[in-house]
Amino acid sequence: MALTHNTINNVNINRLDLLMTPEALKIKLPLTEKAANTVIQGRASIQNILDGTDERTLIIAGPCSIHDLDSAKEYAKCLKRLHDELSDKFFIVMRTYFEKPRTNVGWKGLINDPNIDGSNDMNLGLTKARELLSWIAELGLPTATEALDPVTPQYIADLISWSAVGARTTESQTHREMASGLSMPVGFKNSTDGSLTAAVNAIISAQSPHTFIGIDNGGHTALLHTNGNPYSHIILRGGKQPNYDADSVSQCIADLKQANIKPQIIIDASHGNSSKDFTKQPGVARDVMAQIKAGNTSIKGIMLESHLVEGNQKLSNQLQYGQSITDSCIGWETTEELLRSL
Ligand SMILES: O=C[C@H](O)[C@H](O)COP(=O)(O)O
Ligand SMILES: C=C(OP(=O)(O)O)C(=O)O
Repeated sequence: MALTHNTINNVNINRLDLLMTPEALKIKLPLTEKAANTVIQGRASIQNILDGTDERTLIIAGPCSIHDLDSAKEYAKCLKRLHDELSDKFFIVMRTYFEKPRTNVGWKGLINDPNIDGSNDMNLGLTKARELLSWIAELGLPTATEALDPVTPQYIADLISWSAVGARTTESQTHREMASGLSMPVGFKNSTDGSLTAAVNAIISAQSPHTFIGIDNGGHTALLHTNGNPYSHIILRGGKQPNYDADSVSQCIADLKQANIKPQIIIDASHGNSSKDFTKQPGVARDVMAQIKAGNTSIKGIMLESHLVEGNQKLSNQLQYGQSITDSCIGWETTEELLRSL
C-alpha cells in the first residue's frame, strides 16, 4: 500500500478550518476606554481583596454557562444594580462562562458551539463571547470566566477581571502554564473528588515562571515566557462531600500554610458544595458569610451559579429564556434576596 498523507498523518483529523486571529477579532471589536477601565479597576479591586487591603467580600455570580446573549445582558443589568448598591460590603463580578469542561461528552459552551447544534462555529463563538464581554464591561460590571482552552485567552482575556481553572484541569501542566501568564487573578478549583493536593500544587506552579508554546496576537505559533501569576489562589468547590464548613476551611488554610502559600480562599456554593442541588446554594453562602463575620479573613469570596430563571433545562428547539442549559442555578429573585440578606 502506498503511503499517503491520510495513512501516516492526521489520521483522525476529519477537517481543518482556519480560525481568525486574535488581532482580527480585536480590530472588529476593540477594547474601548470605558471597558478597559472596568477591567483595570476590577482586577485591582480583586487583587486588593486577595491581599486583604480591601475588606469587602468578592461575589462571583452568574449563569453556569452563557448560551444566549440577550438573557446574559438582562442578567448583567440586574447584577450591575446590585454591584452598585452593595458596593460598601461586596465587590460583585459576573460569571460569564463560555467554555464548559464535560465529565464525558456534552455541549462545550458558547465559544465551541454558539449555534448549539454541533456545527462548532468557533469564529462566531469567539465573536459572540467578545461582543458580550465588551457590552458588560461598557456597562461597568467586571467579569469572571473559566480559562479552559489555552489559546482562547488571546481572544478575550483583555476583557476579563478574574479567571478560574476548573476541577477537571487543575492538575494539568498546560493549564498551570497558561495561568502563570494570565493578566488577572486565577483561582484553581479543588479536584472533583474533593482533594486539595492538585490545587495546592497548581498554585505553586502557576506562581512560577514557565516557557511553553502558544500563539501571539497575530495568530503565529510562539514561545511564551511567563513571569508567574502572584494572584493564583484556591477555590473550594466540594467533592464527594462539601468543603465549605469551618473545619474544612481550617484544613485548607493549614494545607496552604504548609506549602508556603498565602491563605486566600474563594468558596463555590455550587457543584460539590451543594451536591449539585441549586436550592442548597443560599444555605452554603450564608454559612460562609457567617464564617467571614466571625473573623475568618482567609475567605475572600463566594461564587454562586445564578440565572434569571431557577433550575436548568435539557437542550431542545424551544429553550426557556433565561434558564441554564448546563448546571442548575438559583433564580434572580433568590439571588437578589440572598445578596441583600448577606
Ligand atoms: O459546571 C459545570 C459542570 O458541572 C461541568 O461542566 C461538568 O458537567 P457534566 O458533568 O454535566 O459534563
Ligand atoms: C465547571 C465548573 O466547576 P468545576 O470545575 O468545579 O466542576 C464551573 O464552575 O462551571
